[in-house]
Amino acid sequence: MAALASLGSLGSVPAAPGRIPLAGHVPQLWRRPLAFLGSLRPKGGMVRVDVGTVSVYLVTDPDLAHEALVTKAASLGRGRVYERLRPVLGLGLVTSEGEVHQRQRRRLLAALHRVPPAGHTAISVHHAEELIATWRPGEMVRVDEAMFDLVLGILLQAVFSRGVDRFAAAEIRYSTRVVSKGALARAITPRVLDRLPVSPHQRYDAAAARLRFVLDALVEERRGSEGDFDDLLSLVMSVRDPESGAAMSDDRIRDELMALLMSGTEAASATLAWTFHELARHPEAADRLRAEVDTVLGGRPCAHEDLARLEYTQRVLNEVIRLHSAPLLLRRTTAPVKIGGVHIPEGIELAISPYAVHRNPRLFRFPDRFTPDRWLTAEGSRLLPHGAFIPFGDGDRRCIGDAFAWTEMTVAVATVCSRWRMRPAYWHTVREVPAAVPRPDAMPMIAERR
Ligand code: HEM
Repeated sequence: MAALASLGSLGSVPAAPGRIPLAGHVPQLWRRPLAFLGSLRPKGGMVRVDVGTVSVYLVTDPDLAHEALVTKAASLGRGRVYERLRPVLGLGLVTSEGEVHQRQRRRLLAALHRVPPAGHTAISVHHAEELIATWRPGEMVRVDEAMFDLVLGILLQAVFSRGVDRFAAAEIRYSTRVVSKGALARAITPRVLDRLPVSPHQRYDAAAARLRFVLDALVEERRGSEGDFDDLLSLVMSVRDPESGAAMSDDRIRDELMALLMSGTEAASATLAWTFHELARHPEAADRLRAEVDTVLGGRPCAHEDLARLEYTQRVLNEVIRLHSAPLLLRRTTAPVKIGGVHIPEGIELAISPYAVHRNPRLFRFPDRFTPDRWLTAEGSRLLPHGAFIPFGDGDRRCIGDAFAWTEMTVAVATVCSRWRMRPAYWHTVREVPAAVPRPDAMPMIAERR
Protein backbone atom coordinates (compact mmCIF):
# COMPACT_ATOMS: atom_id res chain seq x y z
CA MET A 1 0.00 0.00 0.00
CA ALA A 2 2.89 2.36 0.81
CA ALA A 3 4.16 1.94 -2.75
CA LEU A 4 0.83 3.05 -4.22
CA ALA A 5 0.55 6.00 -1.87
CA SER A 6 3.70 7.34 -3.45
CA LEU A 7 2.13 7.02 -6.90
CA GLY A 8 -0.92 9.16 -6.22
CA SER A 9 -2.55 9.22 -9.66
CA LEU A 10 -4.49 6.55 -11.51
CA GLY A 11 -2.11 6.80 -14.49
CA SER A 12 0.74 5.46 -12.38
CA VAL A 13 -1.04 2.26 -11.34
CA PRO A 14 0.89 -0.52 -13.15
CA ALA A 15 -0.75 -2.62 -15.86
CA ALA A 16 -0.91 -6.37 -15.25
CA PRO A 17 1.83 -8.28 -17.15
CA GLY A 18 1.15 -9.69 -20.59
CA ARG A 19 -0.93 -6.83 -21.99
CA ILE A 20 -1.15 -6.73 -25.78
CA PRO A 21 -2.22 -3.69 -27.87
CA LEU A 22 -6.00 -3.34 -28.49
CA ALA A 23 -6.94 -6.67 -26.85
CA GLY A 24 -5.34 -5.74 -23.52
CA HIS A 25 -5.53 -8.73 -21.15
CA VAL A 26 -8.42 -10.44 -22.94
CA PRO A 27 -6.29 -13.46 -24.03
CA GLN A 28 -5.29 -14.25 -20.41
CA LEU A 29 -8.81 -13.61 -19.16
CA TRP A 30 -10.18 -15.87 -21.84
CA ARG A 31 -7.69 -18.74 -21.55
CA ARG A 32 -7.04 -18.99 -17.80
CA PRO A 33 -8.92 -16.26 -15.94
CA LEU A 34 -8.64 -17.65 -12.42
CA ALA A 35 -4.95 -18.54 -12.68
CA PHE A 36 -4.35 -15.06 -14.09
CA LEU A 37 -6.18 -13.38 -11.19
CA GLY A 38 -4.50 -15.61 -8.61
CA SER A 39 -1.07 -14.71 -10.02
CA LEU A 40 -1.55 -10.95 -9.69
CA ARG A 41 0.32 -9.63 -6.69
CA PRO A 42 1.18 -6.07 -7.68
CA LYS A 43 3.38 -3.99 -5.43
CA GLY A 44 0.95 -1.61 -3.79
CA GLY A 45 -2.07 -3.87 -4.13
CA MET A 46 -3.70 -2.34 -7.21
CA VAL A 47 -3.18 -3.24 -10.85
CA ARG A 48 -4.79 -2.23 -14.14
CA VAL A 49 -6.41 -4.94 -16.23
CA ASP A 50 -7.50 -3.91 -19.73
CA VAL A 51 -10.54 -5.66 -21.11
CA GLY A 52 -10.22 -4.45 -24.71
CA THR A 53 -10.53 -0.69 -24.41
CA VAL A 54 -12.05 -0.71 -20.90
CA SER A 55 -9.64 -0.46 -17.97
CA VAL A 56 -10.57 -2.12 -14.69
CA TYR A 57 -8.52 -1.32 -11.58
CA LEU A 58 -8.12 -4.53 -9.65
CA VAL A 59 -7.58 -4.57 -5.89
CA THR A 60 -5.65 -7.57 -4.51
CA ASP A 61 -4.51 -6.20 -1.15
CA PRO A 62 -6.59 -6.61 2.06
CA ASP A 63 -6.20 -3.00 3.26
CA LEU A 64 -7.35 -1.64 -0.09
CA ALA A 65 -10.16 -4.20 -0.26
CA HIS A 66 -11.38 -3.01 3.14
CA GLU A 67 -11.25 0.62 1.99
CA ALA A 68 -13.19 -0.15 -1.20
CA LEU A 69 -15.80 -2.39 0.43
CA VAL A 70 -16.25 -0.63 3.75
CA THR A 71 -14.71 2.75 4.54
CA LYS A 72 -15.06 4.30 1.05
CA ALA A 73 -18.12 2.29 -0.03
CA ALA A 74 -20.29 5.42 -0.19
CA SER A 75 -18.31 6.56 -3.27
CA LEU A 76 -18.73 3.25 -5.13
CA GLY A 77 -21.74 2.01 -7.11
CA ARG A 78 -22.43 -1.18 -9.07
CA GLY A 79 -20.84 -0.44 -12.45
CA ARG A 80 -21.04 -1.66 -16.02
CA VAL A 81 -21.72 -5.37 -15.53
CA TYR A 82 -24.76 -4.82 -13.33
CA GLU A 83 -26.08 -2.15 -15.68
CA ARG A 84 -26.14 -4.85 -18.35
CA LEU A 85 -27.96 -7.27 -16.04
CA ARG A 86 -30.56 -4.82 -14.71
CA PRO A 87 -32.98 -5.15 -17.66
CA VAL A 88 -33.00 -8.94 -17.08
CA LEU A 89 -32.84 -9.23 -13.30
CA GLY A 90 -34.76 -6.09 -12.41
CA LEU A 91 -33.93 -3.88 -9.45
CA GLY A 92 -33.31 -6.43 -6.69
CA LEU A 93 -30.62 -6.20 -4.09
CA VAL A 94 -27.87 -7.54 -6.34
CA THR A 95 -28.37 -5.06 -9.19
CA SER A 96 -29.67 -1.92 -7.43
CA GLU A 97 -27.52 0.81 -5.91
CA GLY A 98 -27.72 4.00 -3.88
CA GLU A 99 -30.84 4.80 -1.86
CA VAL A 100 -32.95 2.05 -3.55
CA HIS A 101 -30.39 -0.56 -2.55
CA GLN A 102 -30.08 0.70 1.03
CA ARG A 103 -33.86 0.72 1.53
CA GLN A 104 -34.32 -2.77 0.09
CA ARG A 105 -31.39 -4.11 2.07
CA ARG A 106 -32.87 -2.85 5.35
CA ARG A 107 -36.15 -4.57 4.52
CA LEU A 108 -34.65 -7.89 3.47
CA LEU A 109 -32.33 -8.00 6.46
CA ALA A 110 -35.30 -7.30 8.74
CA ALA A 111 -37.15 -10.24 7.12
CA LEU A 112 -34.16 -12.62 7.27
CA HIS A 113 -33.46 -11.81 10.91
CA ARG A 114 -36.95 -13.02 11.75
CA VAL A 115 -36.36 -16.49 10.23
CA PRO A 116 -35.78 -18.88 13.19
CA PRO A 117 -32.31 -20.48 12.72
CA ALA A 118 -33.48 -23.86 14.05
CA GLY A 119 -36.30 -23.86 11.47
CA HIS A 120 -33.78 -23.33 8.70
CA THR A 121 -31.64 -26.19 10.00
CA ALA A 122 -34.70 -28.47 10.03
CA ILE A 123 -35.54 -27.60 6.40
CA SER A 124 -31.91 -28.21 5.38
CA VAL A 125 -31.81 -31.59 7.16
CA HIS A 126 -35.08 -32.67 5.56
CA HIS A 127 -33.83 -31.90 2.04
CA ALA A 128 -30.35 -33.36 2.60
CA GLU A 129 -31.81 -36.62 3.96
CA GLU A 130 -34.24 -36.77 1.06
CA LEU A 131 -31.37 -36.32 -1.42
CA ILE A 132 -29.11 -39.07 -0.07
CA ALA A 133 -32.05 -41.46 0.21
CA THR A 134 -32.23 -41.45 -3.63
CA TRP A 135 -28.60 -42.57 -4.10
CA ARG A 136 -27.67 -46.19 -4.73
CA PRO A 137 -24.25 -47.75 -3.89
CA GLY A 138 -21.81 -47.44 -6.79
CA GLU A 139 -24.05 -44.95 -8.57
CA MET A 140 -22.57 -41.99 -10.45
CA VAL A 141 -23.89 -38.73 -8.98
CA ARG A 142 -23.45 -35.38 -10.72
CA VAL A 143 -22.50 -33.71 -7.45
CA ASP A 144 -22.64 -30.18 -8.92
CA GLU A 145 -26.24 -30.73 -10.05
CA ALA A 146 -27.28 -32.59 -6.91
CA MET A 147 -25.99 -29.73 -4.75
CA PHE A 148 -27.76 -27.16 -6.91
CA ASP A 149 -31.04 -29.08 -6.54
CA LEU A 150 -30.46 -29.38 -2.81
CA VAL A 151 -29.86 -25.68 -2.13
CA LEU A 152 -32.65 -24.68 -4.50
CA GLY A 153 -35.06 -27.05 -2.72
CA ILE A 154 -34.05 -25.59 0.65
CA LEU A 155 -34.44 -22.01 -0.58
CA LEU A 156 -37.82 -22.69 -2.19
CA GLN A 157 -39.17 -24.23 0.98
CA ALA A 158 -37.80 -21.37 3.08
CA VAL A 159 -39.53 -18.87 0.78
CA PHE A 160 -42.74 -20.83 0.02
CA SER A 161 -43.34 -22.99 3.09
CA ARG A 162 -46.25 -24.87 1.51
CA GLY A 163 -44.16 -25.65 -1.55
CA VAL A 164 -44.71 -24.78 -5.20
CA ASP A 165 -46.34 -27.11 -7.71
CA ARG A 166 -44.03 -29.32 -9.70
CA PHE A 167 -44.39 -27.35 -12.96
CA ALA A 168 -43.44 -24.10 -11.26
CA ALA A 169 -40.56 -25.86 -9.45
CA ALA A 170 -39.25 -27.34 -12.72
CA GLU A 171 -39.49 -23.96 -14.45
CA ILE A 172 -37.71 -22.19 -11.59
CA ARG A 173 -34.97 -24.82 -11.58
CA TYR A 174 -34.36 -24.63 -15.33
CA SER A 175 -34.60 -20.84 -15.65
CA THR A 176 -32.52 -20.06 -12.56
CA ARG A 177 -29.72 -22.22 -13.95
CA VAL A 178 -29.85 -20.63 -17.41
CA VAL A 179 -30.00 -17.08 -16.04
CA SER A 180 -27.25 -17.46 -13.45
CA LYS A 181 -24.92 -19.52 -15.66
CA GLY A 182 -25.34 -17.09 -18.55
CA ALA A 183 -25.04 -13.90 -16.48
CA LEU A 184 -21.31 -13.49 -17.03
CA ALA A 185 -21.57 -13.95 -20.81
CA ARG A 186 -24.51 -11.50 -20.96
CA ALA A 187 -22.64 -8.96 -18.86
CA ILE A 188 -19.52 -8.90 -21.00
CA THR A 189 -21.09 -9.00 -24.48
CA PRO A 190 -21.85 -5.62 -26.06
CA ARG A 191 -25.45 -4.37 -25.84
CA VAL A 192 -25.82 -4.32 -29.66
CA LEU A 193 -25.72 -8.12 -29.69
CA ASP A 194 -28.82 -8.42 -27.49
CA ARG A 195 -31.19 -7.94 -30.41
CA LEU A 196 -29.48 -10.44 -32.70
CA PRO A 197 -31.54 -13.57 -33.25
CA VAL A 198 -28.78 -15.85 -31.91
CA SER A 199 -29.89 -18.66 -29.72
CA PRO A 200 -27.87 -18.07 -26.49
CA HIS A 201 -29.34 -14.55 -26.19
CA GLN A 202 -32.84 -15.67 -26.99
CA ARG A 203 -32.60 -18.60 -24.60
CA TYR A 204 -31.30 -16.30 -21.88
CA ASP A 205 -34.01 -13.66 -22.30
CA ALA A 206 -36.75 -16.29 -22.57
CA ALA A 207 -35.57 -18.00 -19.36
CA ALA A 208 -35.48 -14.68 -17.48
CA ALA A 209 -38.97 -13.78 -18.76
CA ARG A 210 -40.37 -17.16 -17.70
CA LEU A 211 -38.77 -16.87 -14.28
CA ARG A 212 -40.34 -13.42 -13.79
CA PHE A 213 -43.68 -14.82 -14.96
CA VAL A 214 -43.63 -17.75 -12.51
CA LEU A 215 -42.53 -15.57 -9.59
CA ASP A 216 -45.19 -12.95 -10.39
CA ALA A 217 -47.82 -15.70 -10.41
CA LEU A 218 -46.61 -17.08 -7.05
CA VAL A 219 -46.69 -13.63 -5.42
CA GLU A 220 -50.15 -12.97 -6.84
CA GLU A 221 -51.38 -16.36 -5.62
CA ARG A 222 -50.10 -15.56 -2.14
CA ARG A 223 -51.91 -12.21 -2.12
CA GLY A 224 -55.14 -14.11 -2.74
CA SER A 225 -54.48 -16.80 -0.09
CA GLU A 226 -56.00 -17.00 3.35
CA GLY A 227 -54.22 -18.09 6.49
CA ASP A 228 -50.80 -17.76 8.06
CA PHE A 229 -47.70 -18.65 6.12
CA ASP A 230 -44.65 -19.22 8.20
CA ASP A 231 -42.08 -18.38 5.53
CA LEU A 232 -39.72 -15.85 4.02
CA LEU A 233 -42.23 -14.64 1.43
CA SER A 234 -44.75 -13.67 4.09
CA LEU A 235 -41.99 -11.94 6.06
CA VAL A 236 -40.83 -10.04 2.97
CA MET A 237 -44.44 -9.05 2.18
CA SER A 238 -45.12 -7.85 5.69
CA VAL A 239 -41.85 -6.11 6.42
CA ARG A 240 -41.91 -2.29 6.51
CA ASP A 241 -39.02 -0.01 5.80
CA PRO A 242 -37.70 0.83 9.29
CA GLU A 243 -37.43 4.52 8.30
CA SER A 244 -40.38 5.28 5.99
CA GLY A 245 -42.77 2.53 7.19
CA ALA A 246 -43.61 1.63 3.55
CA ALA A 247 -44.17 -1.98 2.38
CA MET A 248 -42.72 -3.40 -0.85
CA SER A 249 -44.59 -3.41 -4.17
CA ASP A 250 -45.20 -6.79 -5.84
CA ASP A 251 -42.73 -5.93 -8.63
CA ARG A 252 -40.06 -5.23 -6.06
CA ILE A 253 -40.84 -8.46 -4.24
CA ARG A 254 -40.49 -10.35 -7.54
CA ASP A 255 -37.11 -8.68 -8.20
CA GLU A 256 -35.93 -9.61 -4.71
CA LEU A 257 -36.98 -13.22 -5.24
CA MET A 258 -34.94 -13.20 -8.47
CA ALA A 259 -31.97 -11.80 -6.51
CA LEU A 260 -32.31 -14.49 -3.83
CA LEU A 261 -32.54 -17.24 -6.44
CA MET A 262 -29.48 -15.96 -8.32
CA SER A 263 -27.31 -15.36 -5.25
CA GLY A 264 -28.70 -18.08 -3.02
CA THR A 265 -28.14 -21.08 -5.27
CA GLU A 266 -25.01 -20.84 -7.43
CA ALA A 267 -22.48 -19.85 -4.73
CA ALA A 268 -23.67 -22.30 -2.09
CA SER A 269 -24.01 -25.22 -4.51
CA ALA A 270 -20.56 -24.55 -6.03
CA THR A 271 -19.00 -24.35 -2.53
CA LEU A 272 -20.62 -27.66 -1.60
CA ALA A 273 -19.44 -29.34 -4.80
CA TRP A 274 -15.87 -28.08 -4.17
CA THR A 275 -16.07 -29.46 -0.64
CA PHE A 276 -16.66 -33.01 -1.86
CA HIS A 277 -13.94 -32.51 -4.47
CA GLU A 278 -11.38 -31.35 -1.87
CA LEU A 279 -12.35 -34.12 0.55
CA ALA A 280 -11.84 -36.72 -2.17
CA ARG A 281 -8.39 -35.26 -2.91
CA HIS A 282 -7.44 -35.14 0.79
CA PRO A 283 -8.36 -38.52 2.31
CA GLU A 284 -6.89 -37.63 5.71
CA ALA A 285 -9.17 -34.60 5.99
CA ALA A 286 -12.13 -36.74 4.85
CA ASP A 287 -11.36 -39.38 7.53
CA ARG A 288 -11.19 -36.71 10.25
CA LEU A 289 -14.42 -35.13 9.09
CA ARG A 290 -16.24 -38.48 9.02
CA ALA A 291 -14.90 -39.31 12.50
CA GLU A 292 -16.23 -35.97 13.80
CA VAL A 293 -19.61 -36.47 12.17
CA ASP A 294 -19.87 -39.99 13.64
CA THR A 295 -19.01 -38.71 17.13
CA VAL A 296 -21.34 -35.69 17.04
CA LEU A 297 -24.31 -37.23 15.24
CA GLY A 298 -23.91 -40.86 16.34
CA GLY A 299 -25.85 -42.02 13.28
CA ARG A 300 -28.92 -39.81 13.79
CA PRO A 301 -29.94 -36.84 11.57
CA CYS A 302 -28.27 -33.50 12.30
CA ALA A 303 -29.98 -31.23 14.85
CA HIS A 304 -29.53 -27.47 15.20
CA GLU A 305 -27.47 -27.86 18.39
CA ASP A 306 -25.01 -30.13 16.56
CA LEU A 307 -23.86 -27.42 14.16
CA ALA A 308 -21.57 -25.64 16.62
CA ARG A 309 -19.97 -28.96 17.59
CA LEU A 310 -19.06 -29.81 13.99
CA GLU A 311 -15.86 -27.79 14.35
CA TYR A 312 -13.64 -29.62 11.89
CA THR A 313 -16.45 -29.62 9.31
CA GLN A 314 -16.62 -25.82 9.66
CA ARG A 315 -12.85 -25.54 9.23
CA VAL A 316 -13.09 -27.62 6.05
CA LEU A 317 -15.82 -25.30 4.74
CA ASN A 318 -13.78 -22.22 5.64
CA GLU A 319 -10.83 -23.60 3.71
CA VAL A 320 -12.96 -24.54 0.69
CA ILE A 321 -14.55 -21.09 0.61
CA ARG A 322 -11.09 -19.46 0.88
CA LEU A 323 -9.75 -21.42 -2.10
CA HIS A 324 -12.86 -21.19 -4.28
CA SER A 325 -14.11 -17.68 -3.65
CA ALA A 326 -15.51 -14.90 -5.83
CA PRO A 327 -12.99 -13.85 -8.49
CA LEU A 328 -14.27 -10.28 -8.63
CA LEU A 329 -16.57 -7.97 -6.70
CA LEU A 330 -17.34 -5.25 -9.20
CA ARG A 331 -17.78 -1.56 -8.49
CA ARG A 332 -17.69 1.82 -10.25
CA THR A 333 -16.73 5.09 -8.56
CA THR A 334 -19.72 7.43 -8.26
CA ALA A 335 -17.58 10.28 -6.88
CA PRO A 336 -13.84 11.02 -6.79
CA VAL A 337 -12.26 8.86 -4.08
CA LYS A 338 -8.80 8.04 -2.74
CA ILE A 339 -8.06 4.33 -2.30
CA GLY A 340 -4.60 3.11 -1.24
CA GLY A 341 -3.41 6.68 -1.64
CA VAL A 342 -4.45 6.79 -5.32
CA HIS A 343 -6.84 9.52 -6.46
CA ILE A 344 -9.56 7.82 -8.51
CA PRO A 345 -11.95 10.03 -10.49
CA GLU A 346 -15.68 9.37 -10.82
CA GLY A 347 -16.80 6.73 -13.36
CA ILE A 348 -13.84 4.34 -13.01
CA GLU A 349 -14.44 0.58 -12.96
CA LEU A 350 -12.92 -1.12 -9.92
CA ALA A 351 -12.83 -4.79 -8.93
CA ILE A 352 -11.92 -6.31 -5.61
CA SER A 353 -10.66 -9.87 -5.91
CA PRO A 354 -11.34 -12.13 -2.91
CA TYR A 355 -9.84 -14.94 -5.02
CA ALA A 356 -6.50 -13.09 -5.31
CA VAL A 357 -6.54 -11.82 -1.69
CA HIS A 358 -7.18 -15.36 -0.40
CA ARG A 359 -4.18 -16.72 -2.33
CA ASN A 360 -1.77 -14.11 -1.03
CA PRO A 361 1.20 -15.86 0.66
CA ARG A 362 1.69 -12.89 3.00
CA LEU A 363 -1.70 -13.72 4.54
CA PHE A 364 -1.92 -17.50 4.13
CA ARG A 365 1.13 -19.80 4.25
CA PHE A 366 1.29 -22.02 1.15
CA PRO A 367 -1.93 -20.41 0.00
CA ASP A 368 -2.72 -22.95 -2.73
CA ARG A 369 -2.70 -25.84 -0.25
CA PHE A 370 -5.89 -27.16 1.27
CA THR A 371 -5.14 -26.91 5.01
CA PRO A 372 -8.31 -26.78 7.16
CA ASP A 373 -6.25 -26.58 10.36
CA ARG A 374 -4.83 -23.21 9.36
CA TRP A 375 -8.10 -21.92 10.86
CA LEU A 376 -6.92 -23.09 14.29
CA THR A 377 -3.70 -21.08 14.18
CA ALA A 378 -2.68 -17.45 14.16
CA GLU A 379 -3.81 -17.30 10.53
CA GLY A 380 -7.37 -17.93 11.78
CA SER A 381 -9.91 -15.33 10.76
CA ARG A 382 -10.05 -13.42 14.03
CA LEU A 383 -6.38 -12.52 13.79
CA LEU A 384 -6.34 -11.74 10.10
CA PRO A 385 -6.34 -8.06 9.12
CA HIS A 386 -9.55 -6.46 7.83
CA GLY A 387 -10.13 -7.35 4.19
CA ALA A 388 -8.02 -10.54 4.32
CA PHE A 389 -10.87 -13.07 4.44
CA ILE A 390 -13.85 -11.80 2.47
CA PRO A 391 -15.69 -14.79 0.94
CA PHE A 392 -19.02 -13.06 1.64
CA GLY A 393 -17.78 -9.58 0.71
CA ASP A 394 -17.95 -6.82 3.31
CA GLY A 395 -19.58 -3.52 4.15
CA ASP A 396 -22.99 -2.45 2.95
CA ARG A 397 -23.09 -5.09 0.21
CA ARG A 398 -21.94 -8.00 2.34
CA CYS A 399 -23.87 -11.19 1.62
CA ILE A 400 -27.18 -11.22 3.47
CA GLY A 401 -27.44 -15.02 3.14
CA ASP A 402 -24.16 -15.94 4.88
CA ALA A 403 -25.75 -17.49 7.98
CA PHE A 404 -28.33 -19.21 5.81
CA ALA A 405 -25.58 -20.62 3.57
CA TRP A 406 -23.40 -21.71 6.47
CA THR A 407 -26.22 -23.69 8.05
CA GLU A 408 -27.28 -25.48 4.89
CA MET A 409 -23.69 -26.24 3.86
CA THR A 410 -22.74 -27.66 7.28
CA VAL A 411 -25.90 -29.78 7.32
CA ALA A 412 -25.33 -31.01 3.75
CA VAL A 413 -21.69 -32.02 4.31
CA ALA A 414 -22.45 -33.72 7.64
CA THR A 415 -25.48 -35.57 6.25
CA VAL A 416 -23.74 -36.83 3.11
CA CYS A 417 -20.54 -37.82 4.96
CA SER A 418 -22.43 -39.64 7.69
CA ARG A 419 -23.67 -42.18 5.16
CA TRP A 420 -21.65 -41.87 1.94
CA ARG A 421 -18.07 -41.67 0.73
CA MET A 422 -17.76 -39.72 -2.54
CA ARG A 423 -15.10 -40.91 -5.00
CA PRO A 424 -14.16 -38.86 -8.09
CA ALA A 425 -15.16 -40.37 -11.43
CA TYR A 426 -11.82 -41.22 -13.12
CA TRP A 427 -13.02 -40.23 -16.60
CA HIS A 428 -13.50 -36.56 -15.83
CA THR A 429 -10.92 -33.92 -14.86
CA VAL A 430 -12.81 -31.18 -13.03
CA ARG A 431 -12.15 -27.65 -14.28
CA GLU A 432 -12.91 -24.40 -12.45
CA VAL A 433 -15.20 -22.21 -14.53
CA PRO A 434 -15.40 -18.47 -13.77
CA ALA A 435 -18.74 -17.36 -12.31
CA ALA A 436 -19.84 -15.15 -9.39
CA VAL A 437 -18.19 -17.93 -7.35
CA PRO A 438 -16.12 -20.28 -9.57
CA ARG A 439 -18.07 -23.41 -10.30
CA PRO A 440 -16.94 -26.84 -11.51
CA ASP A 441 -17.55 -27.51 -15.23
CA ALA A 442 -19.09 -30.83 -14.11
CA MET A 443 -18.51 -33.00 -11.08
CA PRO A 444 -19.39 -36.64 -11.56
CA MET A 445 -18.58 -38.72 -8.46
CA ILE A 446 -19.26 -42.29 -7.40
CA ALA A 447 -21.31 -42.66 -4.22
CA GLU A 448 -20.04 -45.50 -2.03
CA ARG A 449 -21.99 -46.56 1.02
CA ARG A 450 -19.91 -46.25 4.22
C1 HEM B 1 -21.36 -20.08 -0.04
C2 HEM B 1 -22.40 -19.33 -0.27
C3 HEM B 1 -22.36 -17.88 -0.61
C4 HEM B 1 -21.30 -17.08 -0.95
C5 HEM B 1 -19.83 -17.46 -1.08
C6 HEM B 1 -21.83 -15.75 -1.19
C7 HEM B 1 -21.05 -14.67 -1.53
C8 HEM B 1 -21.54 -13.39 -1.67
C9 HEM B 1 -20.73 -12.22 -1.92
C10 HEM B 1 -19.21 -12.23 -2.10
C11 HEM B 1 -21.56 -11.15 -2.00
C12 HEM B 1 -21.13 -9.69 -2.18
C13 HEM B 1 -21.12 -9.27 -3.63
C14 HEM B 1 -20.54 -7.89 -3.83
O1 HEM B 1 -19.96 -7.31 -2.92
O2 HEM B 1 -20.63 -7.41 -4.96
C15 HEM B 1 -22.91 -11.63 -1.82
C16 HEM B 1 -24.04 -10.84 -1.86
C17 HEM B 1 -25.31 -11.33 -1.74
N1 HEM B 1 -25.67 -12.61 -1.39
FE1 HEM B 1 -24.44 -14.16 -1.07
N2 HEM B 1 -23.18 -15.77 -1.00
C18 HEM B 1 -23.55 -17.05 -0.64
C19 HEM B 1 -24.82 -17.50 -0.35
C20 HEM B 1 -25.96 -16.72 -0.38
C21 HEM B 1 -27.29 -17.19 -0.04
C22 HEM B 1 -27.62 -18.62 0.41
C23 HEM B 1 -28.13 -16.13 -0.24
C24 HEM B 1 -29.63 -16.03 -0.04
C25 HEM B 1 -30.37 -16.90 0.54
C26 HEM B 1 -27.33 -15.00 -0.69
C27 HEM B 1 -27.82 -13.75 -1.01
C28 HEM B 1 -27.05 -12.66 -1.35
C29 HEM B 1 -27.60 -11.37 -1.71
C30 HEM B 1 -29.08 -11.02 -1.83
C31 HEM B 1 -26.50 -10.53 -1.95
C32 HEM B 1 -26.54 -9.06 -2.36
C33 HEM B 1 -26.33 -8.18 -1.13
C34 HEM B 1 -26.30 -6.70 -1.44
O3 HEM B 1 -25.83 -6.32 -2.53
O4 HEM B 1 -26.74 -5.92 -0.58
N3 HEM B 1 -26.03 -15.40 -0.75
N4 HEM B 1 -22.87 -13.00 -1.61
